Amino acid sequence: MLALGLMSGTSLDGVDVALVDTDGETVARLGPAATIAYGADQRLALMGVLGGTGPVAEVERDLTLFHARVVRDFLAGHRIDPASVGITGFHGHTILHAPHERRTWQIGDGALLAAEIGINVVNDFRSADVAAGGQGAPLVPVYHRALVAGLEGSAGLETPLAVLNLGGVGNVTWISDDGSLLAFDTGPGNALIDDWAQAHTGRPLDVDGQLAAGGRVNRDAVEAFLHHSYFDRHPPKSLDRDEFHALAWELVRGASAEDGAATLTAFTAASVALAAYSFPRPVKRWLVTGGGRRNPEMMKSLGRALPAPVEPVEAVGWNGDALEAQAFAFLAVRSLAGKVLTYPETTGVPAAQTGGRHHVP
Ligand SMILES: Nc1ncnc2c1ncn2[C@@H]1O[C@H](COP(=O)(O)OP(=O)(O)OP(=O)(O)O)[C@@H](O)[C@H]1O
Ligand SMILES: CC(=O)N[C@H]1[C@@H]2OC[C@@H](O2)[C@@H](O)[C@@H]1O[C@H](C)C(=O)O
Repeated sequence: MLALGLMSGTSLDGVDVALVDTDGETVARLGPAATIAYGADQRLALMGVLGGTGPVAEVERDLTLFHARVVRDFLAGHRIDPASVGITGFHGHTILHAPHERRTWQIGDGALLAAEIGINVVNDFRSADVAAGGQGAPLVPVYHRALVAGLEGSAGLETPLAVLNLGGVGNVTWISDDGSLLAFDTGPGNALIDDWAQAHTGRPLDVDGQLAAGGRVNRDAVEAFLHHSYFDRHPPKSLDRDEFHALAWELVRGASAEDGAATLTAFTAASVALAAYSFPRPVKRWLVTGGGRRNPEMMKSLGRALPAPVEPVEAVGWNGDALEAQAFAFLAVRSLAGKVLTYPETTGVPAAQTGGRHHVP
């Protein structure tokens, strides 16, 4: 089935869209993909409802209509007939994630999107898992496993390996030889660096790690950062975007823009290194996806912190900008078929669980 995936990630940079041909088990073919950036106003509007307060309904409607425009433009641009697309996986935008209170909230109106684009939609991928006692995240591991097993007709990759996603938050999937998984959020991804860069340079990211490259890492601050209680918890575990902000700002207070960026980058790498201690067996390689792989200082910092080779996912032919959108296309097909989305080893849910809500136009 041809499936479209849509992801609005925690870094608030825009909407990722991707087309995948899949039966929900293996990937037959990967189609085109794109990222449509949010304007500054959209970003501010989304930030204004993080936590689940403010004009949520209005922002949800705007977000949904924006996704509808993204889909229409994407399909038209690639001359794809909407009638040939079987399903759209619509993640929406996480505005609140508190699984310990059995709450997770992704805004995005599935019925409205289906009506606007004339294609069946699956959304609300996380609620069923959280209601059943899981973390509701990460969800992408089953897709990572399908990719590691290989595109249809190609050989798989040598395991165990780790796929590390560095978006707003960091999350890792450990995949063993027999396809078993362990997945969890590692700690911060780029969100701390983004917010620091915004405050110090007026740009919402440390472009190519330029700030961090000119700074010095405060090792005592890194040590102190790792005392956050999140790192004592055993996986599976998951994070809200701003979990580390209070502690991180305390630790870099007074630092220069450069030293702060270098130290925040080191926080991310050090928390990934700590994550590796939870793996059942050491990995042969690390494949890095998400925007963090574009930051050379981050990749260097990871290379120093980890004992196995660290490479962007492009090293094995994947597209690190499209991977999450592809995953929600894959998950939508799985949801339609009532297949498992989450396991005790990926979200801590007591038993393997399907999920998603279906909408017809
Ligand atoms: N050239 C670059 N230099 C430095 N950082 C970059 C660069 N390109 C992207 N990034 C970082 O990547 C982030 C976007 O990553 P990505 O699109 O993977 O996040 P996301 O999908 O929104 O988040 P999540 O996976 O947490 O939901 C940006 O906010 C920025 O921090
Ligand atoms: C609640 C939520 O939206 N979590 C996101 C976030 O961004 C990265 C990390 O934290 C991951 O747990 C998850 O996204 C990916 C797509 C996932 O579920 O696999």
